[in-house]
Amino acid sequence: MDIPGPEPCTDGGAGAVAAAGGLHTYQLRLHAEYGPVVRFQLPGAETAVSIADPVLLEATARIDKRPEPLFAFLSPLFETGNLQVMPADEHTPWRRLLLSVLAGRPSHERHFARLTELVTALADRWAERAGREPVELQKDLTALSLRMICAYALGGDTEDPERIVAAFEAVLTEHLGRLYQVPSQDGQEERSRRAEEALASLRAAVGQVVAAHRCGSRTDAGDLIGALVEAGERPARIRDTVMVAMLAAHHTTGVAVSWTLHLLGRHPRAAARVAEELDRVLGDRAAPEYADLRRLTYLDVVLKESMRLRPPGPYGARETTQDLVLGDYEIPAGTTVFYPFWAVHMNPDHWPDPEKFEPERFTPHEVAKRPRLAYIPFGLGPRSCEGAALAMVEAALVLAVLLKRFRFEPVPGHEVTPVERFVLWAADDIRMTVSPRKGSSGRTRRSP
Ligand code: HEM
Repeated sequence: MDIPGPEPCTDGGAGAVAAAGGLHTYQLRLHAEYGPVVRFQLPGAETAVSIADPVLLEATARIDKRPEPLFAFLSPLFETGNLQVMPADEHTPWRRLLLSVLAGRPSHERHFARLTELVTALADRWAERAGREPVELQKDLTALSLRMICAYALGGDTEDPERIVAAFEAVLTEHLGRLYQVPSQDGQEERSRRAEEALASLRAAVGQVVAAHRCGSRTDAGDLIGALVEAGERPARIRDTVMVAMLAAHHTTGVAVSWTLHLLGRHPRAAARVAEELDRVLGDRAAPEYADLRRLTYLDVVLKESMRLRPPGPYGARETTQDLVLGDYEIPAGTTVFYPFWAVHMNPDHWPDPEKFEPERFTPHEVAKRPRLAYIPFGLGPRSCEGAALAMVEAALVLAVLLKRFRFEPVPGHEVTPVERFVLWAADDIRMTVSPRKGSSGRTRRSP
């Protein structure tokens, strides 16, 4: 059977996406009209097949290839080729290595104290503004997650982590600024020059850390760089891996926490329940220990529901390497498969009243009723997010510290509008007022 979809247009599909108000609303519309499998023009990929049904997605879950043209915009950032699209035989061992660090509990536990220091420093800065002026969640929380991934990837005793943070921020401003045509007073040539300089400076800074590991002065395999050095990876590939980890980690985790605080601000009963749980589990401590996170079960379901409604990475893509059967349809090898993660999270067959914020959807009993792939904020299959477990630890830690200490309230009249960029961003940031919670000391009692 032919896969249904709209008639192609001469503009490659860009007009239809713009007219719908973005790719997500376009996907919702397409799937409502044509069903769970839709053929459409995806700007940058000619024709793609979008799948919004979690059961049908299973047929694609072993595909180990991304379509190169869709990820080409990241290529200039890498020295050894774009890691997002590396071939499966190279990708599999690389993924295993990343998972051995990023998904490992011992490694999370080892970095936990440093991550706690970083979020406490942000909370201290916000405390000074409490009740006076709103804070900008997205700006401050993405900056925090960049510092966190730097600490994690490079190790705690990096001489000058701020230099690496600053160099990476410059790379993003210049490269992504050009990509999204963010207005600048400077000409194209000047921007390209600055982008190249920023990239060279970042590579040099990361290169110094790699060199320190290689000459034996630093050998901890619990840090990403340490593990890569120990596995014998070449320096350029290590620099590229740090780059991809920073790219993948920092905006995503920062916006996940921002959207969660935003949604809690609009659901005071859920916010009160989180606060009650934090008081019960932490007592008078201002920050959790690693082992406490498992006991923060309501915070966990709030975070999951927030990432359902506002998935930080709203889409993914694959290229089929063999013919596939998807229910009544067949798709040939070489087809671009589009993953509308966000639309999957809004599929009313599995999420009744999908727009409603309802953390109870994630109790184990409710989860067991749904197909496995109904909830995929970290993607699926062999190219899914290697940082998923770390991201959940970081996000829970940040939320626990901030919500133990502060009450967050929306700023009257400030509109929060999602926009689809590299991640699911809020157009004009998310501004909220913070005020100290009664009885919160604001001081972190450190582990012995
Ligand atoms: C809440 C935070 C995060 C979210 C929602 C998120 C989501 C995603 C998504 C949707 C993908 C694409 C998956 C696919 O195509 O199926 C991805 C890829 C990736 N993420 Fe994350 N991510 C987060 C945090 C992190 C962190 C902390 C790291 C740590 C380094 C990380 C590292 C990666 C890497 C390396 C990839 C590329 C996967 C590959 O090609 O093998 N992410 N992430």
